[in-house]
Amino acid sequence: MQAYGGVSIVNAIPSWYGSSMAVNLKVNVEITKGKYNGGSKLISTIITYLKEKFNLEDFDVKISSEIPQESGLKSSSAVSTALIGEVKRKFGLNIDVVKYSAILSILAGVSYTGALDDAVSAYYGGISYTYNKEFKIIKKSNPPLDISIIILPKGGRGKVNLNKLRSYELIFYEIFKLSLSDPITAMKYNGILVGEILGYDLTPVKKALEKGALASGISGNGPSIFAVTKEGEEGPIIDEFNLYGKVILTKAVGLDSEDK
Ligand SMILES: Nc1ncnc2c1ncn2[C@@H]1O[C@H](COP(=O)(O)OP(=O)(O)OP(=O)(O)O)[C@@H](O)[C@H]1O
Ligand SMILES: O=C(O)C1=C[C@@H](O)[C@@H](O)[C@H](O)C1
Repeated sequence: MQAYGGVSIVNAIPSWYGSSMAVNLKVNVEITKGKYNGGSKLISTIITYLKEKFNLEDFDVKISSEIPQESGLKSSSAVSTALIGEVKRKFGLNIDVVKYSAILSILAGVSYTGALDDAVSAYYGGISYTYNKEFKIIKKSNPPLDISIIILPKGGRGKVNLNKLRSYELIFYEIFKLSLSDPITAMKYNGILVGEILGYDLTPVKKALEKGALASGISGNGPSIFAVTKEGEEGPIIDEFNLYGKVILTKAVGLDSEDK
């Protein structure tokens, strides 16, 4: 099964309310014969849990991914929803894929709130709005059609200062409320604020905004940086981000079929 990476609209760690936008960076997971002996704690936790709960035979997985890891681009939620979705399809299970993804991501120690926001955009495409404390989906919607997403991927995230992020609960809740009607402005405020709180260098973000980006900031807990432009207006931002590393130009992904 396929799922998508994403960029943050609102980080859910401070207020438990989160929002994420799927982008066209794909993960594909296949189930194969054999037994998993790879090194991913997330994959082994999911396989062990589902095998025991539903009494399944051993299986192995083949993962192909275009999403950089440990970078804030929702790689773990994409892999986890694609794997659980594939297990559901292959073994004919009646399970809530995104809820299992959130619970098992916490169990595997790869997420703080379960990142249901990331799981919903990864699995269904589009924009997610969630309340992660109660594993609740508030709304799913389509992104604007005429935008481009420019990503400066960075890896090797250090330890995230959760308490510092959490102390900004009120302002992140206000940004979440704004995001319901204006996701692009919200992702700009969220992305700048996360960068300032966690101490990332925001020079590329400042330059992107000066050059006319609709939004720019840190995605997830970083360190990757994104910018949003109107389609056809990417050039100056790509030139700017190219000064800092290899750039990815991609698109927002619309909502897929609910019937999964
Ligand atoms: N492509 C992958 N293959 C196997 N395991 C993966 C893959 N991507 C992520 N994981 C698992 O998820 C864990 C966390 O991944 P990662 O830090 O990349 O999450 P992320 O989604 O980028 O973070 P964020 O939530 O900030 O966007 C990894 O340590 C690994 O166990
Ligand atoms: O670990 C988590 O719970 C999260 C991590 C980041 O991706 C955030 O963007 C997300 O909203 C929540």
